[in-house]
Amino acid sequence: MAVCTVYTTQSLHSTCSISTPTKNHLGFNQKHVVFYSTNKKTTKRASSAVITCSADTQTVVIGLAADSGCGKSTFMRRLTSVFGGAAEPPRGGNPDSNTLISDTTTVICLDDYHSLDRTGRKEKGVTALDPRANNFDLMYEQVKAIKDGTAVEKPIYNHVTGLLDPPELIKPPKILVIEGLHPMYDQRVRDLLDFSIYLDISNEVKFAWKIQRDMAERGHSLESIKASIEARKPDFDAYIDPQKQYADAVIEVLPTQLIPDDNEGKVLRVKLIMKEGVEFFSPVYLFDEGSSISWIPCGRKLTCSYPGIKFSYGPDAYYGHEVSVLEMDGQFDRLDELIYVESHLSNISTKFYGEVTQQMLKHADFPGSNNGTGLFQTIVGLKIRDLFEQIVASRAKTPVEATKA
Ligand SMILES: Nc1ncnc2c1ncn2[C@@H]1O[C@H](COP(=O)(O)OP(=O)(O)OP(=O)(O)O)[C@@H](O)[C@H]1O
Ligand SMILES: O=C(CO)[C@H](O)[C@H](O)COP(=O)(O)O
Repeated sequence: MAVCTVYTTQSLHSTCSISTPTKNHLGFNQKHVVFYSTNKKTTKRASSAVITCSADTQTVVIGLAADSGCGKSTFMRRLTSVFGGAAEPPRGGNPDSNTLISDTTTVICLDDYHSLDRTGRKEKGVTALDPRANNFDLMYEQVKAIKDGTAVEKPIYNHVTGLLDPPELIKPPKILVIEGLHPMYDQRVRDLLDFSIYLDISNEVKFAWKIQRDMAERGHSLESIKASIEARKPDFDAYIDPQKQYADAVIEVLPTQLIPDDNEGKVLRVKLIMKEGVEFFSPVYLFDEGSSISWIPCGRKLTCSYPGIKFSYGPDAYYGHEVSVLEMDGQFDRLDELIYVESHLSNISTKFYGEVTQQMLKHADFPGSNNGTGLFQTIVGLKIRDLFEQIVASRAKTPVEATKA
């Protein structure tokens, strides 16, 4: 039986079928068709063969940007938990791999695209935040290949040795998350993202978190932590921070306004800034969509100790974009009572009543579970699940016609 060559605008792992009577007319079936993935829109129609492809398995790509030590790993753990199943490094691979794989998601760390290793950066006098220390061409090619359904050999940056290790194989998952310093820096990579998030941690809070982790857990001195933050700041301001203008959702973490002149950084004011008009994403709202609301939920149904909890919600502008902003200042005393807050939020994309509260209780030991960082990370995780499901459903609804060469 002859093999039929079909060019399709869909990825190679699209699900395709040949519609009858075409199948009878041409005398071949699915097994005898070779698909070539191409984006050529000019493919000639040489016969009337109609191949229907539904790209239900095409990879959805999510970008998560933040500086180091700003909660990316914690957010990723919350996100993968929403999809169920544990995320683990590639089995039998490099023990220092930065990749985490679960049934639905693969999270790759963009540190793996450092083109200069630790020594190289030192010799050239550049930080890891500097675009010159990163290979954006390779990042683009590989993210695009994965999105198009092709496995890649991705490099590994080894944070233990500071060297570039031999590459690891990354197969196309249902959802690819690219997390790190620069997911939205290069326009080519940015254009591949189906949704993007920026974790915007204010300097005061970043400093408090760094001290907590690097002093307590890694034995660094206060001076060395200060020096490291100062050394990174110019490049952070030049190359990392500007990416937030492109994000579909920003989680901004600020010191509380409930305690005058607070400098402890323990109680946080957290904003969830959500762009309007993003396909497959409808911003969360409190009470009434589009109104400006201020809400103190403390009382009979929510236990609050000093300094209490305050929510705000309303429309705003962010880098010239229309956005909705949900804000929480303060912290929860009892996570099981979070259901009271959850029941007043709409568009949170839960599959059952209380799912946010259940997720928060499940990960009560994660940093930020008692405040807006954990709450908003969990909600964004649910919104990403919803976005993914909507993308898959929309692709299934719009079968693609491919032509026989
Ligand atoms: N929401 C939070 N509330 C309080 N502390 C937090 C929060 N998120 C993160 N931290 C602190 O910051 C540290 C770093 O968090 P995490 O490992 O998630 O960040 P990261 O961006 O992945 O860091 P890196 O890029 O350096 O690996 C945590 O160990 C914790 O001390
Ligand atoms: O900003 C960073 C992102 O995680 C790291 O500092 C960068 O990747 C360099 O790593 P290391 O400090 O281990 O050499």
